[in-house]
Amino acid sequence: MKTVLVIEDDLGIQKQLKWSLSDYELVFAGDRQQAMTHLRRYEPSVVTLDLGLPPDPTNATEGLACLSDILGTAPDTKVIVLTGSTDNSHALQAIALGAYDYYQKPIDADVLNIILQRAFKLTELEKENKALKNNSQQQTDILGNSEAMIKACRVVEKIAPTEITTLLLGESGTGKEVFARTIHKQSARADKPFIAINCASIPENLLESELFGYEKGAFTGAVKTTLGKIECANGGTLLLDEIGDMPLSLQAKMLRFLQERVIERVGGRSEIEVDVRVICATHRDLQEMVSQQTFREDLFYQVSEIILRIPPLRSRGHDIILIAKALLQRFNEEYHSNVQGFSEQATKAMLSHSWPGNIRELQNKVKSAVIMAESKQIDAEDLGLVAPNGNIKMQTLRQMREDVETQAIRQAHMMTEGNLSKAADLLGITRPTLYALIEKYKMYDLRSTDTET
Ligand SMILES: Nc1ncnc2c1ncn2[C@@H]1O[C@H](COP(=O)(O)OP(=O)(O)OP(=O)(O)O)[C@@H](O)[C@H]1O
Repeated sequence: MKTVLVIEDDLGIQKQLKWSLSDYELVFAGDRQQAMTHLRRYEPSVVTLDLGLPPDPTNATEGLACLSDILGTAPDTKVIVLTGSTDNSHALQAIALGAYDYYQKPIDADVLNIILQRAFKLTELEKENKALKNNSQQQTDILGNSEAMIKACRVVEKIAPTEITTLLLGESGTGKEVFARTIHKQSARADKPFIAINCASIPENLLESELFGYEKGAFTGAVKTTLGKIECANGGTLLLDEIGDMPLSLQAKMLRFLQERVIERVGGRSEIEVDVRVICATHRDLQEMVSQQTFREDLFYQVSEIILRIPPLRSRGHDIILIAKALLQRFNEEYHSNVQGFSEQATKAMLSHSWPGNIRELQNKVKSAVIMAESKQIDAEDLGLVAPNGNIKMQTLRQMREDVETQAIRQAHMMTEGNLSKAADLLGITRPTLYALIEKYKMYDLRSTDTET
């Protein structure tokens, strides 16, 4: 049985929770000190925390301090904050400090159980992720669970095992190289080289020899035969980054390589066969370049057997915060600092910023904030951002919960071939609760296809 630490001083609510969360082993703590003792002893992955703790249960100070202590000791713990109906600002403060979610009393057993299940599921996924990360030398993780990213990752899963030439389109800093590495890692070529070359950063007159290699004596300074990037990638994957910046003069030679998978080194006379999977990336509008005749049309079709559009960071919703937290952890380790989270203002500011430099910009901002931070929390100012007015975060959280619930219901409905009793079982809720959720989210199509009725 999974253990949940319940930090709650009200005996009545303790009892109610015991009854509602009967699938879990509950360990109760009535104050901060006891909570920390139990945290160390039971190491629970999930904790519920009432913010109004003694000595002053009418105030959230002790609850928030308890939250900071928990996350300082065991940062991966999923803390679900239980709040009264009037203290939303405290709930938001708790989320900004690193709480996983919040739940407004009065207690509805089914809803609370779903939140707990999701928290445990996330812990499992994080553990798996950590194990995978430890096994791989390169950081190829694509962080994010927004709809846009889930869609993009599904495409990656489908194309990775094939040999199809893929064109990755996306603004600068969106993670095109990360996606290319992931495609390589998920392919049969994973244990062969992954070679990336940035066509924009190499002077035009050197790009040909960089790509195709050269024979000894091919030009002044060519003192020995040297392999190009294409040959170095033999057996593996080649990323032609910024393909839109490839000079027209080289595009014909590139087309021949892509069509026939043979190359000729500069100054060489023989054809060399190469077995390379090619991925291209660019932030440019290649179709527009084709119409302006700065990019060959035949090359465009050759490199774009499949086009994967990588969404800009601003359209990834809460992924911004997820990635920011992962970066914070990374920079904390790198700079031996102990910054614990982002303030509510910082979170709001990040969610409303347009991120023209995408993840690279986020990386730079979090890095400098970690280095410069004077308190345990990063504020909007530390990030060089301005916090907007209004309550963007609240709305988005609610929207997130709605999205997750509707997705889970649809998935269960599909897996049980429309049998709502079985779907309810799968979701760990009762059939009436499932009906109520279907009603709430107006998913009437599911009700009409119930195979039991
Ligand atoms: N989903 C993600 N989660 C975490 N980090 C990411 C993610 N995507 C990208 N990054 C990080 O963001 C930085 C920029 O990514 P990358 O170089 O792949 O972008 P790019 O689109 O190829 O940029 P450019 O067009 O400027 O070459 C890298 O340090 C990368 O590790």
